[in-house]
Amino acid sequence: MESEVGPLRSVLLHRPGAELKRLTPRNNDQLLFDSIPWVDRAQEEHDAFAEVLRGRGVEVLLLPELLRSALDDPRAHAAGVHAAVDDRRLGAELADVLRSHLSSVDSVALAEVLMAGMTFEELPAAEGASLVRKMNHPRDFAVDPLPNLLFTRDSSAWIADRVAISSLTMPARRRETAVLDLVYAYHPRFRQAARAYGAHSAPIEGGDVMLLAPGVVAIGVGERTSAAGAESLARSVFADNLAHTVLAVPIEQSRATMHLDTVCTMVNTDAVVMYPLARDSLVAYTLYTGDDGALRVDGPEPFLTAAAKAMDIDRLRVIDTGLDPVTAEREQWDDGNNTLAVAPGVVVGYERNVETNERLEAAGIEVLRIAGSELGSGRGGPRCMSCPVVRDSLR
Ligand SMILES: NC(=O)NCCC[C@H](N)C(=O)O
Repeated sequence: MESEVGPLRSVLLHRPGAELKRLTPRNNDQLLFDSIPWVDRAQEEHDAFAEVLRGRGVEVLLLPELLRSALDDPRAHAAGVHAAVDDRRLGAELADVLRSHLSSVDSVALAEVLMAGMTFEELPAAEGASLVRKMNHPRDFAVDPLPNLLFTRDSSAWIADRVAISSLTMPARRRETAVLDLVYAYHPRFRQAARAYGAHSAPIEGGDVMLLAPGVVAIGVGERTSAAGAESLARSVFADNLAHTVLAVPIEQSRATMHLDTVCTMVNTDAVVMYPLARDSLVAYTLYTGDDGALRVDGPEPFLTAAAKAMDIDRLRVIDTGLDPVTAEREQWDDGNNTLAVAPGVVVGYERNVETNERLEAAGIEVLRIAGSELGSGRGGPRCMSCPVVRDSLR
């Protein structure tokens, strides 16, 4: 994987399931959803998204299926049990009860607990009294659900032929790392895959990682990815020869702009669609390795200038959506700038962003529209909901 726009061959998606049914008006903010999705419709929308991709010759890998098969390996099963049980929350006794129960279930049931979590009333019965059971509401979570698995972009990201497993910032998403770790470590398709950035030390989320061109990676730094995360990933990709330049791009720390891909995505080898209000303010620090082998950091300078230089092109074009500020803000919130390229000049976008899509088409970009009324309630668009695994090279 060397770009954002090379013909897409294989992609990891997560068909949402029972974890979305855990969302209530009391927990949706903490679980990072803006409303309560209608789950059946969300699944229909997701199936249609997958079909659009298959229709373009893309192999669609579904995370729940991969997780179930990975857990067939007894070592993965043991690691899955370990990842599900939080001794600090349950206390040693209840943790042991849950551990021995989960050790006895099959990989389908364990995968379900890892994704959809478990409430105290769903815990297996046990001998004797438990203060922890008594003092928690029966519908409190003994194992938290992971509704944001839907956004496979963030939990792992491929750079060249290596996969980086994210270190997610928000408490509601941290356990996703363990799920992806199991899949990449134990699924037969991936267990040989080399890892990029194995440290898990500083926060990195895939929505902030953008492969601008072969050898050039932009990393958003904001609410989710920290400067320390961007620097660690940069050092790691330089050490592994996966890139020659990294651009660290500060983005506003707000929910609307939680990742770089909420304000900007690539729609062609030399073109991006960008939230108009970010266009003039976006800057970048340029990171590279000096002749002495030490890290260098230049800038900041305007993002478009730094990007064109690093990509070795005259200009990185911004598709002029020319939207009035209110429409721009509405469509940015609904992920109008969060497109997934399936080939140079061909992108998937939410149909609701009528004006952004029209302007993209006027600029010669083909837009494959999908419905996202329910999927979008988690605040993520087609790019957020996809983790490209293989793209053809651009050369
Ligand atoms: N790359 C992205 O912008 N992903 C969207 C993530 C949405 C999710 N509800 C979150 O807040 O993390």
